Amino acid sequence: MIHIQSLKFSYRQNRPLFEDLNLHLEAGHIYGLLGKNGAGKSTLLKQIAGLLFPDGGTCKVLNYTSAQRQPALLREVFLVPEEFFLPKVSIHTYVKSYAPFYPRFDEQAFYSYLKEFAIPQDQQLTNMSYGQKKKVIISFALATNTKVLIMDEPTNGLDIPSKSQFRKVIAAAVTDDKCIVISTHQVRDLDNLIDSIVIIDDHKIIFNQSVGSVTDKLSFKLLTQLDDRLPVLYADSNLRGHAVVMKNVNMEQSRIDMELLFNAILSNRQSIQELFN
Ligand SMILES: Nc1ncnc2c1ncn2[C@@H]1O[C@H](COP(=O)(O)OP(=O)(O)OP(=O)(O)O)[C@@H](O)[C@H]1O
Repeated sequence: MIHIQSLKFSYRQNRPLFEDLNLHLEAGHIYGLLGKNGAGKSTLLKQIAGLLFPDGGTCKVLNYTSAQRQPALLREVFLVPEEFFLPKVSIHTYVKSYAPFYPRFDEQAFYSYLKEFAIPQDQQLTNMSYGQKKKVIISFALATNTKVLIMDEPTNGLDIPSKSQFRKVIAAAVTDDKCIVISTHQVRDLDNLIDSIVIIDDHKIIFNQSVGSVTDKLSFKLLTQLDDRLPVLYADSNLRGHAVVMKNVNMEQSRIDMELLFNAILSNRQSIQELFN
């Protein structure tokens, strides 16, 4: 659904952000895009949405070159940006103005998402709090029914109950013909939601695996003592003990800890990548 090949991009001369970046994302999945500050997550999402153009290589979405911004593609892609502007209009006027760009927009679903998020429907958008505005955009994004839905830090600014509502509505929205990509630093907000993990670092994608394949190859444990005989790839030690990522030699089932996985890959990239090759 999204095929990025040998992507090169820089904002400034001689300061490449992406070099030979490759990424293939399929329909029917919810991808979590993780990376350090400044790794290029927002930039990559904007390349997919056709808001930034490659310096080299290709970025194809639904077989369209995203930089060409063809209407047939733009009506199938929705990006919820990290920072956004909403006009000084009512929710109703906003929907009447922007929904026509999306042929499968479901107005009934939009108002039911707002209800789920407890958003008052008769306010001017500019009079809402940041979190309320974010919920309006997320509701709108889901109601567009685009095949590609991209969200940049969607849970920033959401209160605690809204985060679980967010997980609920996104999980219900994914269908076999949709691809959802969510970037975040709040990995716990994506717990039980994403089914694949993509990590960007050092100008390229260094990891792209399903949660199932991660838990097949790796096990996540809390140990009271570290033991040299164990196939530990990364350990995070604190007062409670040692949270470790190990080779899953005994085919044990464990629950993925995305924060631990992320730190493990950044600090022991080669050994972990070899396990998945
Ligand atoms: N419009 C711009 N002009 C110049 N440089 C930019 C611009 N936007 C981003 N950058 C730079 O590109 C790099 C990647 O930025 P980007 O926002 O894509 O990273 P990110 O992974 O989303 O970061 P964060 O996790 O902090 O949101 C950063 O070094 C940033 O300073």
